[in-house]
Amino acid sequence: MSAARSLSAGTLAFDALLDSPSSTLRAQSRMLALPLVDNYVGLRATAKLTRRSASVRDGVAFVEPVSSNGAAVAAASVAAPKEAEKKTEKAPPARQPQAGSSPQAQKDFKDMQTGGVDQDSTCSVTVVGASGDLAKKKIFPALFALFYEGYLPKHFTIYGYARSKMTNEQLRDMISTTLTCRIDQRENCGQKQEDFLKRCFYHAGQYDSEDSFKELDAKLREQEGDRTANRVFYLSIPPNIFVDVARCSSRAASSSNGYTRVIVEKPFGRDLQSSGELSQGLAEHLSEDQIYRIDHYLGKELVENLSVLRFSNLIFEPLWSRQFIRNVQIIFSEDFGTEGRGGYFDNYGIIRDIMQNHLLQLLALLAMEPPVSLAAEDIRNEKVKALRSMKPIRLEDVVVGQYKEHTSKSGVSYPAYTDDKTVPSNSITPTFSCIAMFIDNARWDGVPFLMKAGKALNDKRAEIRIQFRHVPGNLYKNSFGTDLDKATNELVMRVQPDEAIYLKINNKVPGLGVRLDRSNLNLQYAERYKKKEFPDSYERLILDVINGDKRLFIRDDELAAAWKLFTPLLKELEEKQVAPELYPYGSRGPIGAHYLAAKYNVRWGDQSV
Ligand SMILES: NC(=O)C1=CN([C@@H]2O[C@H](COP(=O)(O)OP(=O)(O)OC[C@H]3O[C@@H](n4cnc5c(N)ncnc54)[C@H](OP(=O)(O)O)[C@@H]3O)[C@@H](O)[C@H]2O)C=CC1
Ligand SMILES: O=C1O[C@H](COP(=O)(O)O)[C@@H](O)[C@H](O)[C@H]1O
Repeated sequence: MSAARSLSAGTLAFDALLDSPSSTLRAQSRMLALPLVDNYVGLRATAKLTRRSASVRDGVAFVEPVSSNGAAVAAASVAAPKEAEKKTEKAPPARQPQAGSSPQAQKDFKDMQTGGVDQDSTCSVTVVGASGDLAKKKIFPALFALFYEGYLPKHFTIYGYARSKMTNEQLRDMISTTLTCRIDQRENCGQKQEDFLKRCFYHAGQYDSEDSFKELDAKLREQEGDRTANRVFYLSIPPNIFVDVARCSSRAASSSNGYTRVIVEKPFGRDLQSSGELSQGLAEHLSEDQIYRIDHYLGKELVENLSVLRFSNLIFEPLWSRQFIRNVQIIFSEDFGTEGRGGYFDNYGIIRDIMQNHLLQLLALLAMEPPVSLAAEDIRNEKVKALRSMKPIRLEDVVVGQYKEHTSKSGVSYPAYTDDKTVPSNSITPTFSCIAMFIDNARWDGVPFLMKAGKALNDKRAEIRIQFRHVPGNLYKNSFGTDLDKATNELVMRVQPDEAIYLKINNKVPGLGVRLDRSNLNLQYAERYKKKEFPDSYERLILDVINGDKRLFIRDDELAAAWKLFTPLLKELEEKQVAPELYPYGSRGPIGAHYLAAKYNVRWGDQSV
């Protein structure tokens, strides 16, 4: 066999070795391959280039057209080229921080890679569903915080839009009750609030009326004058009216000379089919470029730090594989029930509400291969690959639970989920679930990824735990007693509350003799970054929309991959009417979670602290 033929026949093997998570294997294969290496690298590089310009989604190959600013124009544009051409947004010119903003804000500003809006253009954010809970609780306060920090462009306008009748003044009163100056020592906070509120307006209108949006358009134009007008519409409304609003806003209130971007809140459907229909409905009126599907967990400080930790420290990435990691746990818990949102929740349940989106996004970020760059499409390509490599979820790897009434020792009574008046008394919707998942690729083969999410549990937390394998031939094994599991390293990223990253290690207790102790190498954010306040995830994400940075938003194929993974399980649970295991309000959740973990030789990290 000629060298070229044997090389070509062996390409897969070389690929596997050179891509192997094992540094030893990689090093050995490099030595073996040395004489052939020039030839091989050439072949492999060609293959990579080809892979980069084409992608495979749901088994169909898409060639990614590249937009003028270098970003790939995603699937909707491919699917509907004529519509997409019309609606592909213009890239905004470069943007500066607002005059008078803090030096830190100015510095952070420079650090942002995605320049946005120039000082002569205007930017409006229309909050559709302004009378609702999310708008009051999160969106308006986030916009104020951005204004306070000087991140909003000089000429900006905020519009509230909903059916409720309200005057501008009433909207301002409503908003002002939720604005807070998060740091006591902040200067001019009151003045800043007044300045902010002056820029807030309200328009009452129907969600399916182009005329109402035309009226809004006229009002926006008054504010915009003859400047370049960039417009953001934040759809903070129930999903059944997303498409109506996309249609009316795009036909009657799109910017004629700047960008028009639309933020879409979850839930993006209930399953693969409904999510596909929703995506198709939106794609009739908007290009994929214009759609920002928000998952607020991606805007959390610790989640942003996950990639930094992994890719900018030498010590983690070499360990990031089945060779060293025994299991990964992604845990979400709340110490309150569905209070006030039972009507919504009963139609979705904890798997759709938290796991299919927030927790799966964390998993994808953690498990993805190193992206080619930090560009949005490069990161999202890797996330999609990780999601598409996941094994189907098996019912026997799933536990579901529902909270029941509980009276504490002091006599305080907590309701059952089904006590909520908006929830049917015979509901079997899970308020708790844990799932063992597996990724079928070279890096993660056989490593259990355990997800756990629940409401009305004993504490409120969101964290990622990475438990490492035992130290081979551990010289100190006799110091750990019989339970070697207790001596393994564990890396914990606590997303909330009290953001922290800590690594559990073994060390010697000071003194004579050798006694070992478990302790934490601990990065407590509050301690390390005393003077810093952490922006709410909505601040980061809204700013990204203004700047056109899609890194932290869900792409259409990513959404489809997530639903493809969960839909069969959700169908099976519903068809088989799987009854949830009841757990008392305020407890640690169903005991089944421990059996599931034990099946894979895993001990929940959050239960041992
Ligand atoms: N609240 C939260 O914590 C979170 C919410 N979300 C998502 O954000 C979006 C907004 O949430 P939230 O503010 O809680 O929602 P709301 O139920 O408060 O609805 C927002 C506004 O939409 C209008 N609206 C409500 N129901 C209907 C309806 N059936 N038909 C037409 N209009 C309606 C109402 O305004 P009006 O009557 O004045 O027109 C309401 O003020 C939803 O998609 C939700 O799933 C996501 C994460 C968390
Ligand atoms: O999306 C949702 O998230 C919240 C939890 O968000 P957090 O930022 O407070 O952790 C959850 O309560 C809600 O049910 C869900 O829809």
